[in-house]
Amino acid sequence: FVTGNPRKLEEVVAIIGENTPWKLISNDVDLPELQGEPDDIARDKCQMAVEKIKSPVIVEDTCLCYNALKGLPGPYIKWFLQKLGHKGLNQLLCGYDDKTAYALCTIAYCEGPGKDVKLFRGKTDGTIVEARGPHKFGWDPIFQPAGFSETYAEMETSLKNSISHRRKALNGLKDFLDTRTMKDGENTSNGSDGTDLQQPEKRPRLNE
Ligand SMILES: O=P(O)(O)OP(=O)(O)OP(=O)(O)OC[C@H]1O[C@@H](n2cnc3c(O)ncnc32)[C@H](O)[C@@H]1O
Ligand SMILES: [Mg+2]
Repeated sequence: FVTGNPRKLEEVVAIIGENTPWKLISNDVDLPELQGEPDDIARDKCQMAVEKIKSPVIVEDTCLCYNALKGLPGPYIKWFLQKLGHKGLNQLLCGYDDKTAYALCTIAYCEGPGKDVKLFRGKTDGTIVEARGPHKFGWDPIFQPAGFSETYAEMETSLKNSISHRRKALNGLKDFLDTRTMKDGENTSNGSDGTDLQQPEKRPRLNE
């Protein structure tokens, strides 16, 4: 799993848990990030990582998308957060009644150089609120998932990890890897663009 973000790694390890035949090795390779759409960013990041480390790679890219701003800041949330902070991220919505947003996790997986990149997406809807809860991970204090009265930051880690964008994307990856295991390494590529759009609600949860 190639990421420079220790919190992402913590969550992925917590979600995947012990009961998996897959051994996750973290690797903090410094990768430039493409500008553009989330799928392209994740795919490009994965291809670069595979070329560098020449082994199976998982990367992920996380977006925070405001509906009133047609999906922005989206993949640029890291820089918006860094420059504007939680307060500024709230103020961006001052002129809009619609405070809804969604967190989007795009996981890209590739088995090695020259192989297809598979994409798995997870989306959690919510609302942008004034910061509440510990400032431990990125924009968690200002994102309140739909159907909950707590922000991601106020939730127990286990609750966030059971409903998060990251969990839903990992469910898709896990199903894919499990199928591969069952087929004993056979190539399961469906011949499409290498994209699996998962349907989070219909999938069983990991570790349950
Ligand atoms: O090395 P990579 O994996 O790219 O790590 P990164 O920190 O650069 O991560 P992204 O490019 O995906 O940028 C996403 C931004 O959103 C933050 N973030 C990611 N997942 C989050 C989550 O579940 N809750 C809150 N903030 C999150 C993260 O700290 C970044 O500021
Ligand atoms: Mg990044």
